Amino acid sequence: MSAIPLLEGRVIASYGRHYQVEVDQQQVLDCVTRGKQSNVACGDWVRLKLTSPNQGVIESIITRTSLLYRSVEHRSKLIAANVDLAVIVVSPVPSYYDLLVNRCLIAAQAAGIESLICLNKSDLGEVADAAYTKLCSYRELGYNLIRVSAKHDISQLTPYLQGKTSVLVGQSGMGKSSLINALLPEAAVATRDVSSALDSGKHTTTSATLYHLNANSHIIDSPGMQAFGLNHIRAGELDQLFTEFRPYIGHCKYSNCRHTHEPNCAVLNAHEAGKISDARLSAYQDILRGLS
Ligand SMILES: Nc1nc2c(ncn2[C@@H]2O[C@H](COP(=O)(O)OP(=O)(O)OP(=O)(O)O)[C@@H](O)[C@H]2O)c(=O)[nH]1
Ligand SMILES: [Zn+2]
Repeated sequence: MSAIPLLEGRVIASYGRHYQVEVDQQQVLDCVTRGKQSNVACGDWVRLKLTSPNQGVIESIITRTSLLYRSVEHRSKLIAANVDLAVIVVSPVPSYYDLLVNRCLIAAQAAGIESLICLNKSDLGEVADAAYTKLCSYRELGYNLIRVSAKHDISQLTPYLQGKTSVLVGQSGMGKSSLINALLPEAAVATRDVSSALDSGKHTTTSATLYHLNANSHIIDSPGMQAFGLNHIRAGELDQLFTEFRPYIGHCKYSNCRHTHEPNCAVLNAHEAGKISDARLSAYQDILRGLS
């Protein structure tokens, strides 16, 4: 009996342990993994075996160019694979958490993925202007920053997405699904009104989904998050991921300095001298506290 050849395809949606895999532009298969394996992410290229005309079993994952994920203790939550750009979506209402933005930036940096901070809901007037002014500190650190309105104007976003696989990440309610709808009106992604009075987002997206913008540009919408665990980052490597810390690393009194309280710490001295902001030092120390 001759072996059935494996098909190759890209995971375009992940729901728990169920996946949709596109094997060519016409055909999308419902797939599961073998056993209890759940290490497949949206954006992965996989090899699979057909089990029925529209179903398959994922046999293996083709080597990834990148993987964005979060981790809490020993559990990882995969966000997206083979992505070139993480678009960190923030909004003035509900207001974004600055610490979460830093965590997204650090996770992307650790995964070798470029990031872009995208302020959505720019149409909201003064609150949007104030949020943008605050976010400009990231531009000074070398990060790209844009402002858009999913409801009115996304022209600053589209050029960044060309020729790449991008992933939208951020808290619930920032407008990720609305941005997908603006980019691809035919996608009709479910969005839900969030109460701005409560200033908190509600989960409306439960899985990651990949959409095609054109033949070589793709975008993944990921579930909104309230926390971004970074347990997979080593404590001794975290400082390198804060780009503006780099000139000072290696100049502390102690070679294993963690830059929290140590005497003659070059990073703390740079902070004292105004070269490192309070917000970024706090973000660093906040992430460090969570690492084992
Ligand atoms: N004024 C304004 N409201 C927006 C804009 N974009 C999204 N919204 C509103 O913000 C709310 C949340 O939008 P969603 O697109 O569902 O947010 P999300 O980030 O996908 O949320 P999750 O699915 O929970 O991750 C909805 O009430 C949208 O109508 C915008 O550009 N301007
Ligand atoms: Zn130090």
